[in-house]
Amino acid sequence: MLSIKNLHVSIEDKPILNGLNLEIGTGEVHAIMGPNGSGKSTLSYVLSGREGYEVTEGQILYEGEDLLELETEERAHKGIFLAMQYPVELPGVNNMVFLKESLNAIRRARGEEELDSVKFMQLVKEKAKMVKLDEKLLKRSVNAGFSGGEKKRNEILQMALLEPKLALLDETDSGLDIDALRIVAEGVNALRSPERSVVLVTHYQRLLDYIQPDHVHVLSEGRIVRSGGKELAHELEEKGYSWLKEGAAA
Ligand SMILES: Nc1ncnc2c1ncn2[C@@H]1O[C@H](COP(=O)(O)OP(=O)(O)OP(=O)(O)O)[C@@H](O)[C@H]1O
Repeated sequence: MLSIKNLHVSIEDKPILNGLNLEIGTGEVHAIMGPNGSGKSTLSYVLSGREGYEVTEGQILYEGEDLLELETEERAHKGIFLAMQYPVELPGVNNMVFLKESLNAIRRARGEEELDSVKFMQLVKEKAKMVKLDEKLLKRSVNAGFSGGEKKRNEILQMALLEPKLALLDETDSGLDIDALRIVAEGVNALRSPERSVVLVTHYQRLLDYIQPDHVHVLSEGRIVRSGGKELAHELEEKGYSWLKEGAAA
């Protein structure tokens, strides 16, 4: 469903991704680990279509289509979703209204009927219960004054409502207490299906105790330097990242 070939990306003329290759099949869960500053968030942003990232070389195919030709909104309409590392606060924008508008925009794009307020309320309450998000947070402005964990749960609530085909979760587990981690993992596991793919950016193998990845990759200096199964995450937890560079040099 996603094929990234020789991707080079710069920000303000500074190369960040340097020949990244990654293939993600439909229904697969891929974990991306790697040192700080290696380009993990950059990859998530480039895939979701954030402005300011210049693709200088390479190709990204999403469901056979040239992803780089699609506007950010079109990508969302076609099922790409990003749960951000630092969810943005939107003071003055009611969370419930935001979620309803987002869902209905996606439904329109899919050729489905919009949900009216009653149906939406039923659905959002059901999903909020699933991710154990206090309903009071639905009545507040999006993420404004939310705790770190509440913001992450709100991202997972959005994901659960929008049911994306390709979910990109950028360090959704960081800053979560152990119960919240489990809830986030349940949200991701509930979304798992043969039609959906998930990319999890994480620093901690503990998330992978709850979400079993099909593949684990290490991103270093803007490219994937090692791929493997879940055991690779355990190895990284034990040994850190330097052995990969030593191994590469040997
Ligand atoms: N807007 C920007 N302007 C200049 N440099 C940037 C910008 N955004 C990111 N970078 C740089 O790009 C590199 C990769 O950043 P990125 O956030 O993708 O790394 P990461 O692997 O997600 O790191 P972390 O694990 O710390 O979250 C870093 O050196 C960062 O300073």
